[in-house]
Amino acid sequence: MSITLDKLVLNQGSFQLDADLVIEEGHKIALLGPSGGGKSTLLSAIAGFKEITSGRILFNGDDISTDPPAKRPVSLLFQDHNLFPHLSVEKNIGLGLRTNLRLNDAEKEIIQDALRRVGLGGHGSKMPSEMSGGQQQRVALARALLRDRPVLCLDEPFAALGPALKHEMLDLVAEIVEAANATLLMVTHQPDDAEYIADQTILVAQGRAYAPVDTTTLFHSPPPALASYLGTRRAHG
Ligand SMILES: Nc1ncnc2c1ncn2[C@@H]1O[C@H](COP(=O)(O)OP(=O)(O)OP(=O)(O)O)[C@@H](O)[C@H]1O
Repeated sequence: MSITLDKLVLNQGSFQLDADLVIEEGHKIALLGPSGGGKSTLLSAIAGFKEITSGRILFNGDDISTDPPAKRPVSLLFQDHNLFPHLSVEKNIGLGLRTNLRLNDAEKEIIQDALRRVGLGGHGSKMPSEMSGGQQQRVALARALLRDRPVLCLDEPFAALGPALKHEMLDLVAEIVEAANATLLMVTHQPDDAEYIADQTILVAQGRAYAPVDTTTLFHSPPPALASYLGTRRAHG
């Protein structure tokens, strides 16, 4: 699914973000930029949780700017608070299949399989409060992947994970996104993660979301706004 941000303006208090760009179908996109730069605000607007000030958001050319979140073909994983605290892990995941949680045996097996895929087999009956932050994010990821929407938005999903597990999760996301030909938008503060998973990167800085650029090219010759974000290691590397 292609996403067009047509002269989009978003406001959050006194903060303003402008975006005028096109994301072509099937790309894996990293959103990179300084803290407070507007990355979460942009994902929230795409998923429908944040009202836009002006401009339009188009999915495959259709204006969906005023559609409520449930009507959009988008799954959004927030930075935290993704799980319902009163529901077990497997019920939280089950919501990705059926919002009324009336699950048949085949669906229950799909949930157990999703748990295994995020490395949490056997944890289904636990409550979210019994899981670590990184485990909770993986539960939320399992649910987002089961929802199988054409656009998957992840907001710093793996910040709490060590390198090996993080790469496993990035591989899982890439595999599922590629199989579904979905479009991935993933916020990260780790340039290495962007290079690992994303063929294109959107820089969000100085009040603007810049058009997607080939990730390798971007890191090879970073524009000034990216160079100052990355610091000396890459700016001169
Ligand atoms: N609840 C809020 N009320 C008012 N202004 C806010 C609020 N949340 C965010 N902002 C403003 O919106 C701007 C963008 O915030 P946003 O969370 O989108 O940035 P971000 O790039 O995702 O940051 P981070 O990398 O730290 O998560 C911030 O600089 C801040 O000025």
